[in-house]
Amino acid sequence: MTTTSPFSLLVVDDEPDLRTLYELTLVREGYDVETAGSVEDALARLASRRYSAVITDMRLPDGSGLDLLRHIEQQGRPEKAIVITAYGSAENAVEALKSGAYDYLTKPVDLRQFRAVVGSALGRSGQPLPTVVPAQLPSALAQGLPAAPAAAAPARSRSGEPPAAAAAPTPVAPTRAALARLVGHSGAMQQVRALIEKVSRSMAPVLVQGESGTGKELVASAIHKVSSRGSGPFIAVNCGAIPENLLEAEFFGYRKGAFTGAAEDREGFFQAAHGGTLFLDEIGDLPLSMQSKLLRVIQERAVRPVGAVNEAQVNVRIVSATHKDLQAEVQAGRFRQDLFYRLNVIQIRVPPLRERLDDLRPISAAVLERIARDAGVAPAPRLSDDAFAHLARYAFPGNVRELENLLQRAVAMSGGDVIGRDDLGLPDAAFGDTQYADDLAALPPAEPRPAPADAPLPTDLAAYLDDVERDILARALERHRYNRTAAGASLGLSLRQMRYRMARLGVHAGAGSGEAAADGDD
Ligand SMILES: Nc1ncnc2c1ncn2[C@@H]1O[C@H](COP(=O)(O)OP(=O)(O)OP(=O)(O)O)[C@@H](O)[C@H]1O
Repeated sequence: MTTTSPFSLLVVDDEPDLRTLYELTLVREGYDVETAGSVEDALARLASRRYSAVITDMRLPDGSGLDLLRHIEQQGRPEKAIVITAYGSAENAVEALKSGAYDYLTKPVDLRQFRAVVGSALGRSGQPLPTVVPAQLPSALAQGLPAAPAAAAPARSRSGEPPAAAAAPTPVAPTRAALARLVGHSGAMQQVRALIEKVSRSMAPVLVQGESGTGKELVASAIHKVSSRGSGPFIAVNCGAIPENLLEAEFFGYRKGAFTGAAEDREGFFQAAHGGTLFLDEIGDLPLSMQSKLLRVIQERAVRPVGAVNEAQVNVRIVSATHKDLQAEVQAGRFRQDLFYRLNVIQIRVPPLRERLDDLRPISAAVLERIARDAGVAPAPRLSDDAFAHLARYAFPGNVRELENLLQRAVAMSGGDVIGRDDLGLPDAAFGDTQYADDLAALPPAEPRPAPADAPLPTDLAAYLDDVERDILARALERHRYNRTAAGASLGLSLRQMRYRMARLGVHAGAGSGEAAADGDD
């Protein structure tokens, strides 16, 4: 056997013909290959040297491929393991992934897939797909539908991530940094981080469960960054936000002329995520018709764009997330059992913030640091003891996202270095078991507003009020020639408060206003 390849593989199968087929296929790819016909034989070879990867049949005469997997795991060996299972035995595949396999293949083995999976395990993504930047679907344009998620998906990341572009993979981010973004040292968060590190070594699908705003997307993005595909694309898709009639074209792409308005070939989410990770958020919202198509792609690892004749192989790791109880959805007949089984190989539960109050202080501190940094202010404000105690009593139905919004507003209200209890703006009605509605009714009436009684009510009050505030700040700035100190003073705000509010609402000090000079008291 030559030793010119940087990759050495051990193939374990008791059928001599198959062994030879795998060996020849891999040698042709330029790998060094050794073979074994039994568990005992394989263990003897493993005892004498290291390999880049082990490819093993599940059923062996003196045991199972799982025995080899467990050996590799227990000894902390570096080999990636790929398991070949009988067709249709999803249980075996799931078992293999849970035992630490990098990936699995089903018999009869498709050799293209075989080469792709081995290449992926070794960090070589195989044949690159032709890269076409996802764009808005013509049908969506024609119907005046919201921007197609293919374009919106990477940009929708709310975790402060730079948008993941399919055409320009992001550089490898340090593993520690990805995990450190998940602030918190509660037992639950430590467990989440440990699980992320563990699952990042395999291709196993992960289902992230948790209430809205708990950090599921942050977890998915950390899984991606920590894994060997971290330098590939991370494509986040909100399954609930895509109109049903566009799902197939969005997920799998389409060919020119496939439907009215399809003026050119477009790739879908799967092609865009090739070599990286596809994050399927709100997977529980996917209609049943699309669930079966998704299952097929996951099993076949190939997609056929709408209007195309041939399928294209894709190498994509799936991480999905839901705030729903998917098991209950399965029981109610709204979610396919087989898809659930495929997606739920490894589950990571992100608990609600109220169940890990130990994390409240460090997350608040991290959020305040970020707010101050964005506003160009130092030092970052901190919570008074009283304010923190008040916050700790709150239930945070919107979890970390709500905490972020609350602190943004509190900083803008306080304007000083210390955020007091009143700056939090949490009405007493928001606490305890009291009937929220009754308590609100008991509050003194708000000051009359000059809005006409028949004016339509806003559907998003927070966004509406932000718009009002943005408009007032912009007008005050204009009136005071973009001097923030003067504009702020005219509204009863300190310069610091003004800066926070402007940063939060994205209001700029005006082109060429020479803002630093204008606010000499900064
Ligand atoms: N542990 C944490 N440390 C720091 N920031 C966090 C943490 N968890 C969540 N966040 C922040 O909270 C916000 C919401 O997180 P994320 O979008 O990941 O939640 P989600 O569970 O995916 O929400 P949804 O269910 O609504 O999609 C983001 O800005 C994220 O950066």
